Amino acid sequence: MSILHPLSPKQWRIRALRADRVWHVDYPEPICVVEGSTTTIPCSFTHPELPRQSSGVGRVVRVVWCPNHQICHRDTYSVYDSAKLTAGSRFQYLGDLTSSCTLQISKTSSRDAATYRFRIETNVDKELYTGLLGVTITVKRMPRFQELEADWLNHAATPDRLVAKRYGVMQRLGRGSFGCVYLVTDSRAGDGEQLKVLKEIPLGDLRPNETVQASQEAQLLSRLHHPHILRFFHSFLEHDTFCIITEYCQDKDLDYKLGEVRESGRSLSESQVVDWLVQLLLGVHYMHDRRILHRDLKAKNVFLKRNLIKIGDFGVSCLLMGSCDLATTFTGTPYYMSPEVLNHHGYNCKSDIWALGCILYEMCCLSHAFEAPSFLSVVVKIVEGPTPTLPPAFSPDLSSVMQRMLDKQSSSRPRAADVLRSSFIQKNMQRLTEQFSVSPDQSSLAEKHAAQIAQAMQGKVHLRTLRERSEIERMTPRERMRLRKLQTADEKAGRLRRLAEEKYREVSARRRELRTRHFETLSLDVFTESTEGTLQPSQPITAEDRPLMGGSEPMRKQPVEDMCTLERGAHSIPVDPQLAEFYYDQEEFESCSDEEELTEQHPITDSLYSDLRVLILVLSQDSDLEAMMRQMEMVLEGEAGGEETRDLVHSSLVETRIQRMREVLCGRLGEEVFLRLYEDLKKARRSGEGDSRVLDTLVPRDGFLLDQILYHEDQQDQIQQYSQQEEG
Ligand SMILES: Nc1ncnc2c1ncn2[C@@H]1O[C@H](COP(=O)(O)OP(=O)(O)OP(=O)(O)O)[C@@H](O)[C@H]1O
Repeated sequence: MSILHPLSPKQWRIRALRADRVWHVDYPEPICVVEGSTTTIPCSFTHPELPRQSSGVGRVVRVVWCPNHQICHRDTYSVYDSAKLTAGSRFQYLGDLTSSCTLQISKTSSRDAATYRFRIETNVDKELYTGLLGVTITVKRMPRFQELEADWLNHAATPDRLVAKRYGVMQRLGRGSFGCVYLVTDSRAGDGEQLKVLKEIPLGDLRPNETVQASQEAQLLSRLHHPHILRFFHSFLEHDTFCIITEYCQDKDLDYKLGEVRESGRSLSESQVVDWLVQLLLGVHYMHDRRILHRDLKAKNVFLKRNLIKIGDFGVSCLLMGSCDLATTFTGTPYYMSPEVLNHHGYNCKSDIWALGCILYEMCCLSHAFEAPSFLSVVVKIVEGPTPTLPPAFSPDLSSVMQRMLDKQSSSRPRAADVLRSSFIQKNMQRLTEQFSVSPDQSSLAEKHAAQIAQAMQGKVHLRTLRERSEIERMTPRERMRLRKLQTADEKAGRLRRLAEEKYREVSARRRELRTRHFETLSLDVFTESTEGTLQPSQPITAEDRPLMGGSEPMRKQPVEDMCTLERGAHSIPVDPQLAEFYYDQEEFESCSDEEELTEQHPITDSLYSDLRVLILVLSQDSDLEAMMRQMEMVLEGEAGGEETRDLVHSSLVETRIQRMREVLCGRLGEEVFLRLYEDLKKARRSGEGDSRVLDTLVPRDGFLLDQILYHEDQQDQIQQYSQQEEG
């Protein structure tokens, strides 16, 4: 036996005196610990000499871990922090001692299970008691935390690797707790859609049936489409890895973006924060509507794609962790955890809202809503600390939205739909729909703009003709060479013009359709009605209200008058180096020293290019914007949306989940005990007598699972009732 904490002679004496009073509770079932994680082991035991009703103030004298050398290596497990069982910590003894200790599993040996015993010596009302608790720790090699073999990593980093015979690995984007993330090109995707993201998760010891379930859930996730949910294309098994293909967001994640803003010493404007908040709410609302919880919402899981929000990993944590219980327990960061999760009262959709409230605070203040130097002090702040407020630079309306989202009582916290229907958010959604819409004035400007592009191109052709006809004979060889280069550039310009015209036609058609569908028919009454008459039509958007692209301001669809750089004479060199290079091959022109001639070319080519660039950007963003507006309208009009997929996704996902949770609990408690507790809890809830009697008999982790089973079943019943009513 190895004693990690040497005993002082005094403690030995006390222990010797009370050696008869020894608890010896073998922990009933193995504890599943995920490698690389920190986990909390709950313990609850009663001393035979103390009556169950007794109470008193106690103090933990000492905790001694006794690793069993026969089946584990001592150095693989270490107690790094002890939340409540640290020597000296006080506790209230109420009939039995319920406490927990935190254990970090830093790395594991090749063995999966190990038995630990720990002895706890406590002092209750000055009497010293010793408890010996046997805990079997099973280290589950979850994919999320599995160590990557060096050769696997090398293999993964190979630049021209082809995955599933279609995804060419281009570059490694990073590594998260699930596995490595790569930027890939999809050889089977259409133009402009080739870039995707591949997440490779080493399978490790994932059981075959878990793999099948993960694939089934992945299939369901791939059927979900929302402009603010990162597209989940598909998943597959390749060798020993589970691969997920998702949409690529070139502008990185919100955490990164906020870091940039922080470093630059700036802050985000309220309109930017609200724009992003609305998008986050729309995405969360869509998923909650389909009974899918995120469970790990954080700034790092929110991506930006041309300033549009895309929430990543929705539903993925459950998919990868194999159990929602684990998914919630092992989220790496406590900053976004809600009080109910920390109190083991179960995770629900309101817990996602809490996380969203934390993200809202972070967007405004560029720091965590609950920040403290240690894990435990963050937890205490979340559970007991005051609700934060926003600085005066932000409106009281926004601060109040955030405070409601950070209500410690999950039942009082609004749902995403409630926040979206609040007058403040509705006003802002209305502002957004107006900003993203194309007014007839803008449309005619765009037409004018196209005419200008065509005119400019004609000018170029005319110039070339002149050169060919009258000047060419008089040219020196050097000038002729320059002309040849200009002609090459003209040919490129011709190709670009055709592309521009084509894109412009598409954009115009889309815009016309969009306008007809959404704005000509959409009267302001829609907004007024849906907000119970509280909302007045907002003021028209002025030029100052439209921030320009980039920076920390929201990127909106570029107003068409801004595109018309020809009209304004703003002939700057294209900002995008690739585009600039494509049209205007610098090297070719280096030999041309004639400054005048170059400047003569720039006004046409550069403005054409920047216009084209804007057109292409606008085009590719249109579908997302349209979809976003449709979502906003659906919310404003009070439509739940997605009925046809909702039931399908819900029933399959939830059934799988319930089944899995039942299996886990039956495994831990035995079927008979499980069924008894399940029925008891159900009865207790129906009769309104509260659930603490049943849940208290379980360790928090199991109570948490049971709670989730009932929650999901309840939700399913409600849906069934609802569809029966509909049919009726
Ligand atoms: N769809 C995506 N588009 C662009 N970058 C991405 C995408 N998905 C992930 N990344 C980047 O890849 C890196 C790893 O991402 P991943 O989501 O696996 O881990 P994480 O968010 O850092 O941590 P965790 O796994 O704990 O959530 C991050 O830098 C992230 O910004």
